[in-house]
Amino acid sequence: MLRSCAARLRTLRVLRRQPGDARLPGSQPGSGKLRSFSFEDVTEKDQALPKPSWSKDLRLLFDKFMKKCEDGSWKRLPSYKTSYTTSTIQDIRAFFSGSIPLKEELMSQARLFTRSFEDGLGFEYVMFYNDDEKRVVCICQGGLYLQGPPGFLHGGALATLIDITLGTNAMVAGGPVMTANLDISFKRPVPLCSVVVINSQLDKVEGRKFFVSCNVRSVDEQTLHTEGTGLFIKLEPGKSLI
Ligand SMILES: CCCCCCCC(=O)SCCNC(=O)CCNC(=O)[C@H](O)C(C)(C)COP(=O)(O)OP(=O)(O)OC[C@H]1O[C@@H](n2cnc3c(N)ncnc32)[C@H](O)[C@@H]1OP(=O)(O)O
Repeated sequence: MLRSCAARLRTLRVLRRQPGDARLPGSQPGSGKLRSFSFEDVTEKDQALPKPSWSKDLRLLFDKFMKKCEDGSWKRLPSYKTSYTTSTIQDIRAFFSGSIPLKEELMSQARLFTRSFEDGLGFEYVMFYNDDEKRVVCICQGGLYLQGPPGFLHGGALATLIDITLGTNAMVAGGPVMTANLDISFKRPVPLCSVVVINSQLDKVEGRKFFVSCNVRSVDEQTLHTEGTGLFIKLEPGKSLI
């Protein structure tokens, strides 16, 4: 969870960078409550860019959304496997009020699980964000190691993709959040290695509660695979999680 949080926070910082700002994520000076996180030394490869393991459908969709990014209405969200220095982990520890259950030596080995597979075998995905419409779209391809029923994507793998998409939507709107509730209706199974589009929408914000919904459709939009809603709670700095 921690690495997921940190990765998303880095994504968030990229979103807040101004056009032309060439600094690395997290290195910008200025105000903002996420300033305490330091990612200056992160030099990881952005995983949300085309790879040889991507199918033609994923590549075409990526190009389509990159085109939408040209006028600034949509933004591509970078994504990393994450590796942290001790100082970065200490930053995170401070934010989470000492409630991280892992020792530092184990923390340094932990990885964001959606980015832990070999290219093409697990989760391949890219998210795009539209601030005006409060939408996050995730284009994704579930690889061979994500099988549930023979030839189909595991429901838990799809739930994971939904969780990170809805969570990202809540987070770009409100800052660090955690999933409190997910409600998913599986309507049609997703063929393994096929590409689907998760279209999410921030529906409502009530105090620290962010309500987000989504549907999951095939590339040609003809098949509605899944519908889901999620409740994400914005974390209170200093409030212990455990
Ligand atoms: C930083 C980026 C992360 C992005 C997404 C991460 C994806 C993940 O995998 S997260 C991991 C899975 N999720 C978890 O492990 C979360 C476990 N739960 C928790 O830690 C806590 O319950 C947490 C953080 C969600 C909320 O705790 P806390 O900040 O103390 O909130 P709390 O004061 O209890 O509740 C705040 C409000 O939310 C409501 N609420 C909290 N949980 C729920 C719930 N499950 N269902 C409905 N409402 C809820 C409360 O009723 C309260 O409402 P109101 O303000 O109207 O009275």
